[in-house]
Amino acid sequence: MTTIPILTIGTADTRSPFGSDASRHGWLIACTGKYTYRAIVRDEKLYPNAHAFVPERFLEETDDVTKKKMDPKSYVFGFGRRRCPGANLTDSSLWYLMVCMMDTLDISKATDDFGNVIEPKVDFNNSVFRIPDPFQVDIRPRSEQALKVISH
Ligand code: HEM
Repeated sequence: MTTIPILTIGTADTRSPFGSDASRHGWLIACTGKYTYRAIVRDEKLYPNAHAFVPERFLEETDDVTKKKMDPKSYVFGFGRRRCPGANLTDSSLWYLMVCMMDTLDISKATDDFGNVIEPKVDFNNSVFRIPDPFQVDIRPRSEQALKVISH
């Protein structure tokens, strides 16, 4: 029987249609991603309190080996010959998008009609992609110049 490894990186929860190995027309479809990737990104030894959003953890001084292990780019794009060929494109595109947003936009929590800050309720219910449910946020151009730049 031929085996096809299926990486369900975006569907790392129990609702994945590839939640377990399956057999179709003599092919074994092995579900490997769900467990391996989830285990790596939530490794409490590398990332204490792994479920919490603590980006500062990546700024802490540590030895080179641990630093490399902690770097998501060491594993989120796969390994070896089948490593994602879009890794550099993704990396550059995300960097470009983030610096452009930081340069031109003021992003803060939304306020209600009385000026009270609305604490965002951030839930993740999309079973395919790790994107939050819609929530209110205040996004404004940083300046007149920034407005001109983003309007074109
Ligand atoms: C956040 C963005 C991305 C992530 C996390 C990601 C992740 C991955 C992973 C985990 C694999 C499987 C590697 C393996 O089998 O070991 C893969 C394969 C692949 N990715 Fe991506 N990828 C991303 C973006 C892209 C982009 C932008 C492109 C194209 C422009 C792309 C094209 C491919 C292709 C063609 C393969 C198959 C490579 C092969 O089987 O030889 N990916 N990607």
